[in-house]
Amino acid sequence: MSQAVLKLKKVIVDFSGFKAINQLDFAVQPTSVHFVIGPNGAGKTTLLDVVCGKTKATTGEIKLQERKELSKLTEDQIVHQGISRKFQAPSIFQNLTVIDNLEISMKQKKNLFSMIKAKWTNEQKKKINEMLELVGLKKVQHQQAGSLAHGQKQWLEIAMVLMQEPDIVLLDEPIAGMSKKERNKTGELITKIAKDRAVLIVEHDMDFVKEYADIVSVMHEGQLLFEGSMEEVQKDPTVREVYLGRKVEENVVN
Ligand SMILES: Nc1ncnc2c1ncn2[C@@H]1O[C@H](COP(=O)(O)OP(=O)(O)OP(=O)(O)O)[C@@H](O)[C@H]1O
Repeated sequence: MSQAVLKLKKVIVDFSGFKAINQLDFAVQPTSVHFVIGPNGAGKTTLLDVVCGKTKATTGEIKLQERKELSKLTEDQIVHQGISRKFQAPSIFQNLTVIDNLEISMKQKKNLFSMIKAKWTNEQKKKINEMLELVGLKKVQHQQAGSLAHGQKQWLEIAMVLMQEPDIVLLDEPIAGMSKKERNKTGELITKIAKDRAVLIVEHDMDFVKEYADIVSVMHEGQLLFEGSMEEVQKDPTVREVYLGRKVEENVVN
């Protein structure tokens, strides 16, 4: 296996005595579609929070490509190190066009005003164009972001995250509220994105996980219960035990 792009060592996140993440060792391989699943309250969101710096680790080590200890950095500094997160709720600029949204997400640009006023080099224009093609929003590039369909808003936001040129993209339930067609498109997009970088995804929809996962980590009580292919996950007796009787994700054992 190649060297991990992200490594957590003995990470604890303690909320006033309750360990949402408990001595977690966890690694993400480059160019992989890596899903994190687990019952409600398992610590999945807290894992993403601690990786992107939204929540600070109480103890432990978080390293990007063996070089940088991330646990002491701010959220902005972590983005600059190469980890970008798309939250479940869209945070696009509704009143700006699709292309304006991408322009202001371009790496290294500072404030909103200078970004809108900026003259883009041919290389930057090419990058924006490629991004529009990748996420399938070329035809609506001049449309106001607020007028897009739900799926298109999510893809725009994924594109905005990619404009930061991250080594790892963190996605929080990316297909929530999507139609079947939009879900398929999102799955294909994730597969394409993972050709150049790792994509770490918290997801409850087991059919989606089954279809697109390279690797699946099962979390339980702040720890890693099992890791492997979705097939291995479904066969594992400890995973079956944890999920048994839990309604939301009961299809993991089917
Ligand atoms: N800021 C906080 N303060 C106290 N407890 C918290 C905080 N954030 C999360 N928790 C607790 O930590 C545990 C893990 O929460 P987390 O949101 O990471 O779980 P999850 O696996 O993402 O669950 P779900 O699938 O329901 O979203 C839960 O018991 C939650 O109540």
